Amino acid sequence: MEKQIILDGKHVAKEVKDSLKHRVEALKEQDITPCLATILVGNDPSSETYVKMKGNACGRLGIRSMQIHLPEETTTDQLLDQIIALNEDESVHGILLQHPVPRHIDERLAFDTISIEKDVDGVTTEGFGQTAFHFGRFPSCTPAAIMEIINFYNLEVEGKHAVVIGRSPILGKPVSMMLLNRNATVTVCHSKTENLPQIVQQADVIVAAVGMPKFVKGDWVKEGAVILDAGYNKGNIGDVDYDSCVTKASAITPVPGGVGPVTISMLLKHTVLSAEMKS
Ligand SMILES: Nc1nc2c(c(=O)[nH]1)N[C@@H](CN(C=O)c1ccc(C(=O)N[C@@H](CCC(=O)O)C(=O)O)cc1)CN2
Repeated sequence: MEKQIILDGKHVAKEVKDSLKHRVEALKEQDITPCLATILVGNDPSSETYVKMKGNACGRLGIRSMQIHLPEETTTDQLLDQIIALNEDESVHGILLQHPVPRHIDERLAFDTISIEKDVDGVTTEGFGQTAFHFGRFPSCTPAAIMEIINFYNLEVEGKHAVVIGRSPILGKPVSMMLLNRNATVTVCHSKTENLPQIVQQADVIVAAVGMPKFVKGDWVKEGAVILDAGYNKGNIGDVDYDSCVTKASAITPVPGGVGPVTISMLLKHTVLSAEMKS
């Protein structure tokens, strides 16, 4: 195998954030402060951490963050009212509803209530459709992060067999569409897939988005494959068994320090773009 690359998400995220600095300044010269509103429902500790990380990242770049924390017992209607108020608030350029919401809430309806112009997190059905048809402005942030890493490191995807493990609406499905739009041959695997290890063994590019710690094992991986681990399991453990996979891969994202930091930088990038589109 030629030289192996550990794909450094912190470095990619820094490059993205650095490229946004002058754009935020230019907006401020026009008296526009980009603003991201985040909504967190309930008290899931990991979600609290992620929302805090997003708020801090906004602050460091001069983006205003409006953090709304609703109680666990919030109803779907109450959440929709909050989203509608943010849709109507001219000072807000992006709205992020942290996933997952408590089980009694209709999350899909809540996501789809976010106006398309402010869907900087790429969670609406319309946003997904735009991504699938390759003209969306704001693809879902983790898939956007994966593509950013692929672009940054010039990893080849055209004509390659990409195996995506997971089919969630904000990760597996959109990243599959984005890889397809880059002319990869895409196989989407999920919990009912038979012979999963044999399918993964055929992959030139593996995207792990299954939500199970250390799910992908080294003996499933073809020599020289590119591995992008989008897992964010408790204890900062990815979906890939890094130690057994690193010896096989030509390029691999670690967890922490891989896809996660780039995800947040993509959210900032989309928020700045949304503000620019209104200026
Ligand atoms: N509405 C959304 N909800 C969720 C999304 C999303 O994109 N939109 N993604 C995930 C979690 N997530 C952001 O919300 C997220 C998870 C992890 C990281 C990250 O940078 N992790 C670090 C390690 C964490 C740490 O330092 O404490 C890393 O991998 O290096 C960013 C974003 C679920 N919900």
